[in-house]
Amino acid sequence: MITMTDVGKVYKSGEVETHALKHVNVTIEDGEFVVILGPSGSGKSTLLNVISGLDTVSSGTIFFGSKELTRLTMDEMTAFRREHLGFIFQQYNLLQNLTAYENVQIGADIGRDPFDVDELLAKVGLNEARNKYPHQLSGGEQLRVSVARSLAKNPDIIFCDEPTGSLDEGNSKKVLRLLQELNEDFKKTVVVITHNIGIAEMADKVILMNSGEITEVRHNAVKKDAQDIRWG
Ligand SMILES: Nc1ncnc2c1ncn2[C@@H]1O[C@H](COP(=O)(O)OP(=O)(O)OP(=O)(O)O)[C@@H](O)[C@H]1O
Repeated sequence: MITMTDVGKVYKSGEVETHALKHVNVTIEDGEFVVILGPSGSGKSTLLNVISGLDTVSSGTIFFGSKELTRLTMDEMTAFRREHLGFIFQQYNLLQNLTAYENVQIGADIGRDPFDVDELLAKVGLNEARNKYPHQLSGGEQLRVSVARSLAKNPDIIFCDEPTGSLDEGNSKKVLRLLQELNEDFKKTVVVITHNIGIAEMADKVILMNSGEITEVRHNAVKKDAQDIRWG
């Protein structure tokens, strides 16, 4: 479980102070599917960055179980991130001189108990494309390689910042379906940041943000399948 207590984040650039997070109190339970929704500039990426230790808090505490992340050194945080956290970003950052298979293998190599690469490629529908290089793949296929690479090390928590960004509805729903399977079949905690209100219908918990504050936390009594959510 992740527990954030009274977390604040202030960015200072010259004379200007931006209060990107203000008094944030929230918990994310193990195995939960969480969607963070909010307008541009409301603090969603900042929240993800401080939970995952990519950035530091200005005040407050963050715990992962009984471990206080806000007390770890940079090296300790890097080790923690490598072992427990997976990220899916809009930029695919694939290595251009490696095949789809080899890109995913790199992800598996850093895990203690990694997934089988062949199984993962089959799951994301990339069996046929396994020996292709990134420039030979469509945008949707590249995203699926990057998703498979993030998952290969078998992280406890998967963070996704606009995972479906530039994809069409069909490919987006494939990626969302995969996240749903990881959540349901492998009991992974999934945290998704998005502007797409439809994705909130898949969540256990929806966190709404505005101007650096959590304005509402909503629980869905019924979760929808990725295929059935409203789109756009
Ligand atoms: N490195 C930084 N330095 C200064 N200000 C920053 C920095 N990063 C973010 N901010 C500011 O903090 C606030 C929250 O930004 P954040 O990126 O968390 O919003 P967001 O909800 O993720 O937006 P979007 O949906 O557009 O990605 C914004 O006002 C932004 O300008």
